[in-house]
Amino acid sequence: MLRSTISSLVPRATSVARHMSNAAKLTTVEINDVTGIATLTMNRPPVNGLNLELLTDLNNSIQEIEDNKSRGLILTSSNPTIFSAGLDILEMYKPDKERLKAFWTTLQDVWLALYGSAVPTAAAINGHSPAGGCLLATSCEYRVMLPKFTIGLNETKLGIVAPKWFMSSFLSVLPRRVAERALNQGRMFTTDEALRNGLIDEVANSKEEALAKCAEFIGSFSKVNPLARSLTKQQLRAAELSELENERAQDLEKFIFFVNQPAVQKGLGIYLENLKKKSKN
Ligand SMILES: CC/C=C\C/C=C\CCC/C=C/CC(=O)SCCNC(=O)CCNC(=O)[C@H](O)C(C)(C)COP(=O)(O)OP(=O)(O)OC[C@H]1O[C@@H](n2cnc3c(N)ncnc32)[C@H](O)[C@@H]1OP(=O)(O)O
Repeated sequence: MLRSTISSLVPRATSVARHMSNAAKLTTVEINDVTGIATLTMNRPPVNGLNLELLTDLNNSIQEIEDNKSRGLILTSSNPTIFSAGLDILEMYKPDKERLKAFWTTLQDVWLALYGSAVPTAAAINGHSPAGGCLLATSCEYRVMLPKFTIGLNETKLGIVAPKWFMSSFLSVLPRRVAERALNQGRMFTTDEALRNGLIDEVANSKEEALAKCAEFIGSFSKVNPLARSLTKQQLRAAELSELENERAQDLEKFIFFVNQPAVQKGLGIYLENLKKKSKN
């Protein structure tokens, strides 16, 4: 059933050992022969932490799906319990200056490509989805999540601030007062809470069911003119997209300044240490 499986082995050189996951591509794209829908899978063990390499592969895969004229894009994870742990905190903790710039710029690219994608998009959230994971999911048009996981923008819990465009994605899904309170609290929603509040659209009992529900959503546009649909979506999303496009340099500057504050570095260090302690217990 798969028209193509794009999963090339692209050797990569990087000078920073801690960021080297492996030499293979960190995303795969599978296009269903019958439906023409592309499934984009993140595959960066252990937790799909969004580092520069995973973001680069995500960006290239989204581009590829747009160029292939796929009928839709479903974003998911190869990890059975984690959709994405969000940004790889190691990219922000004691960062290398040039790499930090490339990291944030590529994250901006991914958001612009996914939130602004011309094709219908859906997320099959088959695991936990904090922060950057939630950003990816809320950039899609539809979300199906498996039970007993969590999703949300928890940045304030790390002592950091979600940028405006993270909030735009969140606000495109949640009512303003729910979004505002959740952002201020750094709230992580359980699957049930996410469904009740509209942060996700459906619950599925398995990844296969989630993928099928996402495909059904994408299929709901089969009788709609694709150009009319994509121009409608892009018009609705134009204000948020232009806001970042017009302020990319300032957004990058703000991020670099903020991340390099001693208090932020200290907070990230403590958060990482606690994560490591927890994983050893
Ligand atoms: C005005 C403002 C302008 C600009 C703003 C500037 C800057 C701020 C913007 C920054 C935005 C950030 C958004 C983010 O995405 S930050 C990341 C937030 N992510 C999290 O908080 C998730 C943390 N992780 C977890 O909660 C759990 O790991 C998880 C539920 C995902 C999985 O749990 P599980 O028990 O299955 O695994 P663990 O044992 O916890 O983890 C396994 C190993 O992975 C490491 N890990 C986990 N998450 C991360 C991460 N996000 N980054 C790096 N590393 C991570 C964890 O430490 C374990 O490592 P080892 O001990 O095995 O080495």
